[in-house]
Amino acid sequence: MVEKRQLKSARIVVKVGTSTLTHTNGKLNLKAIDQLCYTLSGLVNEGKEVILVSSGAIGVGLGLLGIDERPSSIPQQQAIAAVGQTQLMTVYQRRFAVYGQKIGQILLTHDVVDYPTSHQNVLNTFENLLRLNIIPVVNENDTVAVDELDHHTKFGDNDQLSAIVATMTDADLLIMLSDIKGFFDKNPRKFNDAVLIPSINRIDEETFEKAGGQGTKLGTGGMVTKLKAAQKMLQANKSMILASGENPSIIFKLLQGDPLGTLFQIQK
Ligand SMILES: Nc1ncnc2c1ncn2[C@@H]1O[C@H](COP(=O)(O)OP(=O)(O)O)[C@@H](O)[C@H]1O
Ligand SMILES: N[C@@H](CCC(=O)OP(=O)(O)O)C(=O)O
Repeated sequence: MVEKRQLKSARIVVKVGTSTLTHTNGKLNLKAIDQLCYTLSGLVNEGKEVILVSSGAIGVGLGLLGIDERPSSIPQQQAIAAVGQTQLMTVYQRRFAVYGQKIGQILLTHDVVDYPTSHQNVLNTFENLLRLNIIPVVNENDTVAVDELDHHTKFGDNDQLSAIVATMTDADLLIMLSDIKGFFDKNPRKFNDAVLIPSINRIDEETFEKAGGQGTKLGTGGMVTKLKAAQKMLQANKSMILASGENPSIIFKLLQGDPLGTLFQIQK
């Protein structure tokens, strides 16, 4: 019999990437979005506290505006994100409503880490939403988050943002859904013989050497930022699972301890 994982999961953060939420043709992946909303609503009904960190503003905006390539100009990206974020939240709100689940939008800049008062204000919002069984849906505030010489407001990517959200809200577990089944000993998109690593209890230079290649064209992450997120979680003595977002209902299995994807956890 396969051994089950031991996980704490009273409060969880789920991060979904652009590649989970959209097809490569730019259209919304309705199956994935529906399953995600169904699953997270189911977890709240079970009594869990759930936070969703969702990318997709730029990807969805590009699809909606019929633009094929992500422009390199930052103001253009910001305009596209402004359109896409609204659409993304509309889709989430409609889909979550089918399951009787309420959501609230939280858009963050790095200031919430740097300024104690902002930090506390955001925490208060999270706590009050969770107390009301509302799922906070978090993204970087792409309109505001542009780094200047003397003021850094960007998280840069939602992988690390999700780990920051998980540690600041003292969540037990971060589940990161991606376009890949987990962390492999080398990039499986380049090497056919890449092998999935089921669990990792420490991240060092050797681990980073296994992460090769860019992420998808609409997202910003790639594997390096996922490892950096896992590193933040381990440093806070918290766990992270990286798993495939193809069927987001996989979260039910992950929480039952099924050994899918890669578990990052300090050895007990
Ligand atoms: N060692 C590795 N194991 C798994 N994936 C890897 C590895 N190294 C690089 N990658 C790449 O990282 C990608 C996942 O990152 P990304 O496309 O940014 O996902 P998301 O949009 O979900 O954030 C994989 O599709 C793969 O191409
Ligand atoms: N704030 C951006 C996040 C981009 C991002 O990190 O994307 P991904 O690598 O798919 O998680 C957006 O919503 O498009």
